[in-house]
Amino acid sequence: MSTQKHAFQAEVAQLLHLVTHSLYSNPEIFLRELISNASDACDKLRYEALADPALYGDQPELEVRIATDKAAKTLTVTDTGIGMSEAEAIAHLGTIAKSGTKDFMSKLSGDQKADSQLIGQFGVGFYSGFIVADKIVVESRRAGLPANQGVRWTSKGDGDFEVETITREARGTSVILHLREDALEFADGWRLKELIGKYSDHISLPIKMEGETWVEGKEEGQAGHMAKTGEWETVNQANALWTRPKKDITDQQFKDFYQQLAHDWEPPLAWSLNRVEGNTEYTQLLYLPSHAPMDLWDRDRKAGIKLYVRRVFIMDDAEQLMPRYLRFIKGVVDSADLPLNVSRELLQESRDVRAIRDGNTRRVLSMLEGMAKDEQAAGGADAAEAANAEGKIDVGTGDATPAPEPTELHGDAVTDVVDKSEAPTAADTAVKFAEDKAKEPGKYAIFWGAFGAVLKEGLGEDNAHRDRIAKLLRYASTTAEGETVSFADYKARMKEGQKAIYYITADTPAAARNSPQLEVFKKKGIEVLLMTDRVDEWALSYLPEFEGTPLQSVAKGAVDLGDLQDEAEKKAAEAAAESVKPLLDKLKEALKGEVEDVRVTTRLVDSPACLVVKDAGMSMQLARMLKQAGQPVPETKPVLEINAEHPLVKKMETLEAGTPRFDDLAHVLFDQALLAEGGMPTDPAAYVRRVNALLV
Ligand SMILES: Nc1ncnc2c1ncn2[C@@H]1O[C@H](COP(=O)(O)OP(=O)(O)OP(=O)(O)O)[C@@H](O)[C@H]1O
Repeated sequence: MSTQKHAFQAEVAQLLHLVTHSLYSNPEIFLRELISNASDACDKLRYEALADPALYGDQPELEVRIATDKAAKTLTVTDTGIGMSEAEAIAHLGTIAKSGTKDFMSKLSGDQKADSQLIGQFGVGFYSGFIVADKIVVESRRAGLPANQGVRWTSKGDGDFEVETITREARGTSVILHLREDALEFADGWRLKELIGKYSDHISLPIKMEGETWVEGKEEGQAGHMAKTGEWETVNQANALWTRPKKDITDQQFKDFYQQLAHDWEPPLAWSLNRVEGNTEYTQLLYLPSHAPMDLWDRDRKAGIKLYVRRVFIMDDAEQLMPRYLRFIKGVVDSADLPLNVSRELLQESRDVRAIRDGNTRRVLSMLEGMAKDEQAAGGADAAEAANAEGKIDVGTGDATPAPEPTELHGDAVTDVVDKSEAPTAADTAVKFAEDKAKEPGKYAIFWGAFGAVLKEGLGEDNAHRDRIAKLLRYASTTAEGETVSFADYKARMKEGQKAIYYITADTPAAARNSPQLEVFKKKGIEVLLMTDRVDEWALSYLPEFEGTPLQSVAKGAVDLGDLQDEAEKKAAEAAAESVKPLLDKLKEALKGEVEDVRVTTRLVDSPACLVVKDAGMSMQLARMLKQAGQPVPETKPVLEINAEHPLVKKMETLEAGTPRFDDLAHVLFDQALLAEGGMPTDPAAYVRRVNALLV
């Protein structure tokens, strides 16, 4: 029998090194990972066997067995799942298929604590076995292959692994860990049972261990010891978490399930478990993570929803079940109506799937509304929306501190929730939080910091829920630190006579705050929302108004402060505009080809000029961004607005058009306005030359 040696893919070798060096402070997670793989393997078999029942052969049982041998210092996790062929073992246990591995590696800082969290997020899976083992042997046979086509995979976790063909009667996989000297605790049955209870109670498969009893020492002086009874006992609850009555699930169990589902070391921020009845019946268990994953911005990132049909796992990443702008949500949907052989194509067309997706969307928005309302209440402000008790939602909350002893989650007031409404109504805006933990301030802020920019995409993607999404948005503003201002807050403190919600988009918070376009707003004490996410401008193009008040970019179109200006100011502005008219013509001539128009403005106080775009135009910031991304951008020219009161403008009025000095000043004025707005002069060298000519 020949043994072949294979080298690990470079990333695996690197990951292995990291795993063993960063995760040893939390070695026990390996068991969770191996059981999770075993459970996935059984799920896969169950799914494939829907089409080909013969795959079960003479072993219909799907289960996981955990055995230890203290003398041999081994721990073996065996499943009766799909198994692996030789080629699969080489591919799956020698390479990392996930995209983004390199990216992940580059994010590691060398700081052990931070790195171990990152690794946890990434999901080390199988390789975590090497935290406790100095050698791992995997024996496997794929369902449907004959016994003599089994495979043995062996590695010491250094640069390579060996593979040989074996005969294996049983379908499925055994992972045999040769425990390190410092990890022998994992050969202890009681310790393992404790860990299974902690991490894998909710796994829907039976996890079995050999029974043990105390045996008296046979010889004198020999203490009693544990001996195997030879019978296999199920040591976990072995029913899927979401199928249990909610009152029987502890906070801790909800969190543990999340951590396994999401491969996240941090507990979730909130969750919601509901059984939905009506035309479409399903159970949804949705989690809001407390931090953003690394690949949140990856366009190909999969949705985090696992689809089950009547407890049978169907597929991961069922993107049809959650809109893209809620892609950060993790969870499980278990449908009672979909056919077991549902394909991705079928999902796209299914009416039931659309109903589930809508139900999920509304549930998530309700969770967020509940958190936002709670935050507001904690801050002393009026609660945003009156809660409506119909169609209650339970939202449990996680916290970053070590979890307290498991407690009854929702008391006896709430049994399983039944949402009979399918229409998006306000009925489900009522959120009942789990005990007082949810009253901690800061949860919505944590959510917003991690996922706010993604939620904003919903303005463009989800017509039906646009108004609800708009209420959840938060921005920095000229009068508040941090991203805490909602449109409703803004409206509540609008000035008398103010007719619009003003905002500015810029590349950075500093550029937004210091933009010349804000000068008159600052002078008059008018609040302006500062928007610095890439998605802001695109998203806001779908939100022309908020509850009847138009949204107005301060960098688009002419400012019309309307009633915010008094008569004297209006008169002065008109007079200035009149007197500066000849200069406008001279500037238009000098900057022909660069500007669309030159006009006088009242928006400036300290700066001589600024650039704006026409009302319906794309902002210069967005145009720059699209250009950088290699997308075609229509050539639009900005409007140069000048401040008639500024000394530089007054000086230019006295210069003759067409002279080199006037020409230099005109271009410098334009280029400086461009710089202030975050752009770059098209000809930086010419700009420098002109400034120097003016300086001497
Ligand atoms: N018990 C098993 N039975 C069958 N295949 C397995 C088993 N354990 C691992 N594998 C295969 O090896 C692959 C790699 O496993 P690993 O745990 O490293 O990552 P993963 O399970 O794909 O990802 P993650 O752990 O992040 O969910 C799996 O995708 C699967 O194909």
